[in-house]
Amino acid sequence: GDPNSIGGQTDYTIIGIEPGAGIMNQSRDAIEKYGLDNWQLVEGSSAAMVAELKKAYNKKEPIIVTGWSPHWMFSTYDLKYLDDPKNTYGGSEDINTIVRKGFKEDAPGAYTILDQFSWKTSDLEEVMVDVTGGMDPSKAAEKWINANQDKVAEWTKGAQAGNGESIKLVYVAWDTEIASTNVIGKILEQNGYRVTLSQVEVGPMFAGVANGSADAMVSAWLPSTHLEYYNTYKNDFDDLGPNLKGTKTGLVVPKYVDINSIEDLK
Ligand SMILES: C[SH](C)CC(=O)O
Repeated sequence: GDPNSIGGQTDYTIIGIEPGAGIMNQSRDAIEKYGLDNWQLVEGSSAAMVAELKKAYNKKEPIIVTGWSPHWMFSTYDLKYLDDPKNTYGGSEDINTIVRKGFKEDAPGAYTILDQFSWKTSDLEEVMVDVTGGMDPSKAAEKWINANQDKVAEWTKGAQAGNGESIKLVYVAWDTEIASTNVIGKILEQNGYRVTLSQVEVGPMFAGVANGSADAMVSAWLPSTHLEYYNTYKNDFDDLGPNLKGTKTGLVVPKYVDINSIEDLK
């Protein structure tokens, strides 16, 4: 193709994350729906994707990544989403809290806290920025909790204290979920539970809560990004609804890249 086109400048590659992520299904769908025949979606990880973004951005080179909000990269770099007229990324979404069957009976206090857990994208971004700035996620969680006792009090209101019951939270190493799982895990600890955080891939995250080997997760991107995983397991767990509203996934480019829609990749 034309070496000066966006495809020519990026070797017709979109930098993705790990293959099982919902955003990768959406991106494979977009490549097909927009007829981006000679484009390829590069699989890797969240960490590798942001490393590629940093490298290109520092050299003001064009790059297209699979991106999502909230994410610290939007406060670090001047980025924009490509318009998605065919709505392959599903527009605004929520992140839901999901617990295993029987959790309410086994750990009523923890169930109440997880059910009442609800915060804003700005809250989550504060924790993410500290983590990406090098702070240990558990320390960043503690810092946020100490600075937001009013919000935490809303989540723990009416929750009976645990007496050392163990709780296993599963999450995927996306910047958003590292932050949110450390915050809620720390709060459960402070309320008398023995909490372990287990980092897994997205399939095992849903399967673990569904088969009861994990107790809960606060990482279900719905109704679009994780729809397939949700539909596979939804009869085997309890969906407590959103803990965060107004998230988004899509293709993201630095603002210095002069295209504005996925259509422009053709
Ligand atoms: C990368 S988003 C946080 C979630 C997903 O794509 O599965």
